[in-house]
Amino acid sequence: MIEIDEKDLHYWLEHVKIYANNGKVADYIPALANQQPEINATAFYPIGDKEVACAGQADYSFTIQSVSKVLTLALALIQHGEQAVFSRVGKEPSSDPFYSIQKLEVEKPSKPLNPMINAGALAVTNMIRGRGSDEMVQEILNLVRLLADDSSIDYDEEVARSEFETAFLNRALSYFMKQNGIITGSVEELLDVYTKQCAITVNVKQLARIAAVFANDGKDPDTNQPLLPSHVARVCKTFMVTCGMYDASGTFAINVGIPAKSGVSGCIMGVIKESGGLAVFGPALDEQGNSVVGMHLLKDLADDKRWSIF
Ligand SMILES: NC(=O)CC[C@H](N)C(=O)O
Repeated sequence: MIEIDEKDLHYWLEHVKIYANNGKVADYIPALANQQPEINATAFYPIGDKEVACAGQADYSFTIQSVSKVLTLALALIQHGEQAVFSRVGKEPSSDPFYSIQKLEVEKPSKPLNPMINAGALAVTNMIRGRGSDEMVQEILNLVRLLADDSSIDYDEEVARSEFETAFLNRALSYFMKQNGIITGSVEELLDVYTKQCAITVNVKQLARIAAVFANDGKDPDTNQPLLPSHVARVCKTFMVTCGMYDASGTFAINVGIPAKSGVSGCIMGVIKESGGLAVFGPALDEQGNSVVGMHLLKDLADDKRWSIF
């Protein structure tokens, strides 16, 4: 059991916050370009009905962006099972940037390599049940609220709209996949759902609790009630290890050694098996699109706490 307390979080966050100067806030989604690079926060949600520990601006809300890819994957697996999901998306890392279109054309059969890159996540979102985009978004929100144990969680309309209006590459990926039968129905409707799932808003405490559910093999970290089937939690965690930090996943596995998922807003959720969930936020990003403050914090905590699973 790895213990992380508020003193640890304060100490390491203080130590690494200077690295924000080495990164750049994502600006390809116009609404994210306004984020302030000096904001940072972290939280650890322990398993076993104990208090959440936090440091920095822990009540500050941000959009989950690509962290949503893990949650829609969990939902699609619950709704359709592994066989159906993996007939439309692969299980292998890509080593290309998350937005890349390249492999879609060269890989045979032509399906996206994994659910953690944009193409794969779009294919997964396309499978979520619902009679229209509103119902699909509601299904996703219901799962996020359940895992975070907070029914007030919603998406940020401005961020969603801002991405929807500028998501030309995600549209291109979707149309390419529609041509190849991976995606069905309206691409505009798919983009509506996808941009809203990416714009779901949380703070580090809520995100750490979501990560803690995965750390507890799909069970509520406080009550031990099952919230996700354990095999679904296992599949999601495996993808977090192999592809969760995009084309930095190999380096991250060596340096930090836990399942984790990042989003371009600057958030990262990390899963510390049987101990709890860790979330970190700092909007300045490195070249691969991972939070610089987050990467440094996780690396230092990993060394200090010796939590690598390898
Ligand atoms: N890496 C990310 O967080 C990407 C999510 C973002 N909404 C996109 O599709 O570009």
